Amino acid sequence: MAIEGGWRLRPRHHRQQDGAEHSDRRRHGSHRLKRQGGRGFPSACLIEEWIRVTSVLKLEQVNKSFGALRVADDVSFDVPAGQALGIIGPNGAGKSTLFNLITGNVAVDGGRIAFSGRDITRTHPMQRCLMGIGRTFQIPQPFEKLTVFENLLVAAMFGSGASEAEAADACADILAETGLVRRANVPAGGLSLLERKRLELARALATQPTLLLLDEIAGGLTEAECGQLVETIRRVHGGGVTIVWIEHVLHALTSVVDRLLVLDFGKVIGIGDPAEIMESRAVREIYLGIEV
Ligand SMILES: Nc1ncnc2c1ncn2[C@@H]1O[C@H](COP(=O)(O)OP(=O)(O)OP(=O)(O)O)[C@@H](O)[C@H]1O
Repeated sequence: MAIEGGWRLRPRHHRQQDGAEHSDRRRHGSHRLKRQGGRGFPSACLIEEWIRVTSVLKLEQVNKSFGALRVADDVSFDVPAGQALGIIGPNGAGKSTLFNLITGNVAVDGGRIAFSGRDITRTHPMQRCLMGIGRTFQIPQPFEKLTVFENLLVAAMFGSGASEAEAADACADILAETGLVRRANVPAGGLSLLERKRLELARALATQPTLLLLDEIAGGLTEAECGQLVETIRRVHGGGVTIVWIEHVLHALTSVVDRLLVLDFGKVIGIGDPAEIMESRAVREIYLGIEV
């Protein structure tokens, strides 16, 4: 399937419990409100269905503590299909933990997490990945002895359920998209920092996500390297992938995201238009440490 900006991704097919195959992209991407019986307005249940399918990620009053430390404090927000949400906040605010809660690597103490309208609060992390939640980690940990291409194959086969032949095709596209073609046969252990970051993104893309969680993917890169990575993320987003991006490199983040969420001591203290959020008193006082 060809998508705007040169990014190519095949429709994601996976099996429901009854064995029927379906495409997440078809479910997320092209829902339209239909008018019923010639009347001017869609029915309430159609509106409900529309809201359900267009909210790719929804957190409701999610709580998590490590001992006495509250790292998610009644966190609620949602991300509509095709949007890019940036997450900022001071070190230790609970940003990476939030990703771990969304992917199921850490269990919630309370609250509810839904993905494409389905409650995934207690779903196994592997299953969440197969459903279409892909992520990068702050510290890339590829299989060091496997080549770049082999790393992608593993991600594609186990993360999207693709056959080896399908996975190989998709991985060739992803190598090109992430600028790793020339490094395809190099063991991951021999990559530079930028290449490791690219591989981290490529591995997440190989799982064919409809929701992509990026954890500080631009950290430690030079300005030029950061620019290249941002271009790739823009193309992926332009191809219809919903993105949630934690980042300290604010100019990179705000050049991509539609909305910005600020987390402090596990609490959402602001969410909205990036420019307005960056100018807000709360951000300047709490995040940037500027007295206003
Ligand atoms: N498994 C764990 N057990 C105990 N404490 C943890 C665990 N994981 C994270 N923490 C603590 O929870 C707090 C939030 O950590 P987290 O990594 O989510 O913050 P962060 O906002 O991503 O920070 P940074 O910007 O530095 O990456 C920190 O104080 C951290 O030490």
